[in-house]
Amino acid sequence: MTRSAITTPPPGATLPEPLPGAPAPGSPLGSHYSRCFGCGDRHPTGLHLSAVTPDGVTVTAEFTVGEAHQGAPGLAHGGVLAAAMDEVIGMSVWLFQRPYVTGRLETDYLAPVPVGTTLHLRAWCTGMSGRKAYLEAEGRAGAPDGPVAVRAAALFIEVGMEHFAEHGDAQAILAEHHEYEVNP
Ligand SMILES: CCCCCCCCCCCCCCCC(=O)SCCNC(=O)CCNC(=O)[C@H](O)C(C)(C)COP(=O)(O)OP(=O)(O)OC[C@H]1O[C@@H](n2cnc3c(N)ncnc32)[C@H](O)[C@@H]1OP(=O)(O)O
Repeated sequence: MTRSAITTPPPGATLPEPLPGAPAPGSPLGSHYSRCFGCGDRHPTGLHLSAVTPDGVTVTAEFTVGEAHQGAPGLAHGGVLAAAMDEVIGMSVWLFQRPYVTGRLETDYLAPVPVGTTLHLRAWCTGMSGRKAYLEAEGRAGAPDGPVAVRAAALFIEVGMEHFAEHGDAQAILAEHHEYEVNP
């Protein structure tokens, strides 16, 4: 991955450990919002990612490129692939049980991805420092050990739940996240 200095952990960054209450290995993580383009099951043309964690700190998911995801005829749109990277990284940082948002996302496209291809996605954290989490992801075509078609590196920034309440739809959060106090 040709990541920049911005997405490279600084000296002293720490690696996350599985938190108490982390999902059991192999259990589905679920969607954070039913209408999310990345993981929502109520999104008509979304990516419908369903993720699992093998170890409490990394995440794997599958995404099958559909008709709605084309850029060139028959090929996945690069922005859609970037969205898949963003989502799987977002799912992995969700394991830390604090809300984060994408600050920066860098993507390398290594091979075209035809419609009908299943991308096997994996995301992992390379370091944490204060409010910043440094993460990477890859998408392999056809199988978990298939050729890497897309790679990403990202900087995610921790925010409070009020971030979503102030800038987004607080009622929608309350409807799906009874565990959160959105206006603490
Ligand atoms: C029902 C719903 C429930 C919701 C439950 C939770 C949902 C869980 C999500 C799951 C997965 C979602 C899907 C994937 C995740 C998205 O796609 S999130 C959507 C896309 N991202 C956004 O909308 C973020 C927009 N940006 C912002 O809101 C603000 O810029 C930020 C990122 C919160 C930072 O603002 P801030 O809090 O005022 O902090 P600020 O002091 O500016 O920055 C903090 C530090 O980060 C650095 N930084 C910030 N941005 C950058 C950048 N772009 N480049 C480099 N450095 C940066 C700053 O330089 C600063 O560094 P230090 O000075 O501390 O060294």
